[in-house]
Amino acid sequence: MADAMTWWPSPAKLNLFLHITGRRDDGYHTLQSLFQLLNYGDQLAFEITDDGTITLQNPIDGVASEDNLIWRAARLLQQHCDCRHGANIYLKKVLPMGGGIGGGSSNAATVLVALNTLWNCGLDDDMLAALGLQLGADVPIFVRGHTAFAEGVGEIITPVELPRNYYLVVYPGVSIATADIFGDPDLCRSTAKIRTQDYRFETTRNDCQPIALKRHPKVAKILRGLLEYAPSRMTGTGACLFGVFENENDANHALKALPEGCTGFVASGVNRSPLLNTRDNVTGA
Ligand SMILES: C[C@](O)(CO)[C@H](O)COP(=O)(O)OP(=O)(O)OC[C@H]1O[C@@H](n2ccc(N)nc2=O)[C@H](O)[C@@H]1O
Ligand SMILES: Nc1ncnc2c1ncn2[C@@H]1O[C@H](COP(=O)(O)OP(=O)(O)OP(=O)(O)O)[C@@H](O)[C@H]1O
Repeated sequence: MADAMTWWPSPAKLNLFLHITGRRDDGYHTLQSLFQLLNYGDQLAFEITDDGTITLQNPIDGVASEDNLIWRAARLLQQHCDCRHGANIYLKKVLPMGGGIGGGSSNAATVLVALNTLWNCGLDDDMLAALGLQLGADVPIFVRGHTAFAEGVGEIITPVELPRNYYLVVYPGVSIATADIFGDPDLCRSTAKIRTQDYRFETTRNDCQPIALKRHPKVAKILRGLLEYAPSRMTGTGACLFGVFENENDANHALKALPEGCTGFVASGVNRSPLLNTRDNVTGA
C-alpha cells in the first residue's frame, strides 16, 4: 500500500463506572455508564476500489472475515447506501480483544466514519450512529466521538467534558465473554439511577466487577495490586483493569511495577476522539 495513505485512529474506551439498572423484555440489560475515550488504540487504512469487493488485508486470528466487525461495518454501509465502491482495509491492531476496552466496536465505528467520507455516502452522524447500533451497543459512542454518559443499552448518549487524567490500563491475560457476565445469576441488576451531574468515581462502581473477580481470582489479585497505586477498577465486562492518575509519570511508574503475565499501557483521557480530528483533516473541515 502507498505510504501516503491515511491511518484512521480507532481509540479504546474505558467505562469509568458501569451500573446495571434493569433488564429489558428482550433480555438485554439497561445500564448507566461513563465512557472515557483514550488517545490510544488501533489504526485502519483504506484503499478504495471500483469493483465493490471488501477485503480485510490483516485478518485477525480466530475471527472469520465475515464475522469481523470491520468487514461487517463496511458491508452494512455499502448495502445501506447502495454504494458501488469497495475497499482494501488495512489494520494495525494493538488493543487486546475481549478486554472491555471496546476494540471491536471502535474498529466498526472507524470504518463507518472513514468509508462514509471516502465513499462520499453523505450520511450524517445520527444515521451513522443508528447503523452502528446494529453492529453493537458501544459503536454509536465511538461514531459520535465524544467522552459521554450513556444510558439505555448504550444508545442514549450525553457528551461530557472531563478534566484530563492519565490511565494505566492493564490486560490480565484473561478474556471474558460479555454474555457470560450478563448471564450470571449473581449479577446485580437493580442499581438505582444516578443523576449524571452527581457522578463521582468514588461513589460509583462497576456492577460487572464482582462477577468477573469471582470467576477469575487472577484478575482480583491484579486489582488489589493496582489499588496500592491509584483508585482503580474494571472496565466494561472485563477483564481489563485501570488505575486513574493525575500525573503521567506516576502512571508510568505503576506500569513498570506490573506483575509478570500482565501487559498494560498508559494513555491520556480525551474528550474528543482522534477519529474526528482525522476526519476533519481529510475533509478539510
Ligand atoms: C457492557 C458494555 O461492555 C459496556 O461497554 C457493552 O455495552 C457491551 O456491549 P457489546 O460488547 O457490544 O455486547 P454484545 O456483544 O452486544 O452482547 C453480548 C451479550 O451480552 C448480553 N448483553 C449485552 C449488553 C447489554 N446491555 N445487556 C446484555 O444482556 C447479551 O446477552 C448479548 O447477547
Ligand atoms: N475488529 C475486531 N476487533 C476485535 N474483536 C473483534 C473484531 N471483530 C470481531 N471481533 C470479535 O468481538 C469480540 C469482542 O471484541 P472487543 O475487542 O470488542 O471486546 P471488548 O473489548 O470486550 O469490547 P466491549 O467493551 O465492547 O465488550 C472478540 O473476541 C472477537 O471475537
